[in-house]
Amino acid sequence: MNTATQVSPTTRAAAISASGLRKSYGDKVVLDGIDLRIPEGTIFALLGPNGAGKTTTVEILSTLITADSGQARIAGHDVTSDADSVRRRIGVTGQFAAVDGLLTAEENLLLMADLHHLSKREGRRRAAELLERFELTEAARKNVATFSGGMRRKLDLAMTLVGRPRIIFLDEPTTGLDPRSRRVMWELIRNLVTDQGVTIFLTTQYLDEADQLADRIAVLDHGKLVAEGTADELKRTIPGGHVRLRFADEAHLATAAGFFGTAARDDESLTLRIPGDGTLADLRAVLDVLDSTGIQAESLTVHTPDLDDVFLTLTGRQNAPTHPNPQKESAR
Ligand SMILES: Nc1ncnc2c1ncn2[C@@H]1O[C@H](COP(=O)(O)OP(=O)(O)OP(=O)(O)O)[C@@H](O)[C@H]1O
Repeated sequence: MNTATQVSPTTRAAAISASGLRKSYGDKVVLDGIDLRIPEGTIFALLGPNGAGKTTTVEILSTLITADSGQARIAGHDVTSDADSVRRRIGVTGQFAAVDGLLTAEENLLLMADLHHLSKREGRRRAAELLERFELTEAARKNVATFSGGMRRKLDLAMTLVGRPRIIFLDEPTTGLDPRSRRVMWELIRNLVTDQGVTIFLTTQYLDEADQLADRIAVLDHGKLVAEGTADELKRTIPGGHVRLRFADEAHLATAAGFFGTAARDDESLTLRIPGDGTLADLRAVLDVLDSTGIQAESLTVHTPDLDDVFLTLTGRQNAPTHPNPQKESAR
């Protein structure tokens, strides 16, 4: 049963909360007052350019380092004063797979089961179950050194799940994977939330990853959260939306241009670009003008800003490639 979809996210208890988190290294302020509230059973994506402080945030929330000031709670437990309780409830999958290349997939999982004090029998059962769920059964007895990047990432996530964490931190889980392997990872991540109601805190440089997976997205830049919301909310906060009308000939284009005062006209493509916010009301207003004036348009397309536009506007920087370099797939 999927309890996650039965309660509205806003009324669910917070799995992760933070207020006023600050961290500096020497003179360099890395986090400059971070506030977060992430409801149970949701996926949260922290998006930001290189060096924005994403990993530092994960390190503080997962008790690896301490903040200089501010507070954070994981499942109600303070990350500083109650770090052991926090560690028992979380799983962390890092940017670089923590698997041991000299062991087989099964041995890696059994090692993890030992670390979690599972009995031999329970450990073997859990390893078999995870290998099957992650479609690694056939490769279970092979050395991980022979695995592709996608298989290593899957195994890394499987190892995190041995301890049945309720809250999972995924630091750039698909960096370096080819598009197909990324989709497989996305599906596995989604299933964790829908089937088991776990909470996922994800960092990523890939806007499409945040768009695909996250219930809510926050954009981190220079140690501050510069925006937070659903993908759609973020897209609506910035300009760039428009309706594009294409006409059969210049005469129609010229007539229409007279009625849409703010539109940008392109004689070559016979189009008018009418700025707006991409909402239904916006579209209706354009259709009303066409109806009332009797102007015929050949085609109409609605453009809403994508997360790339949001990222660029908020951080003033072009994002890292939206699609990772497939050549890294075979990186060991
Ligand atoms: N142990 C440390 N000592 C000194 N500076 C550090 C340390 N850890 C991180 N930093 C600095 O803090 C800043 C933020 O680093 P962080 O790794 O959190 O960024 P990030 O957003 O995860 O970036 P990336 O996407 O490149 O992983 C960087 O300028 C980094 O050089």
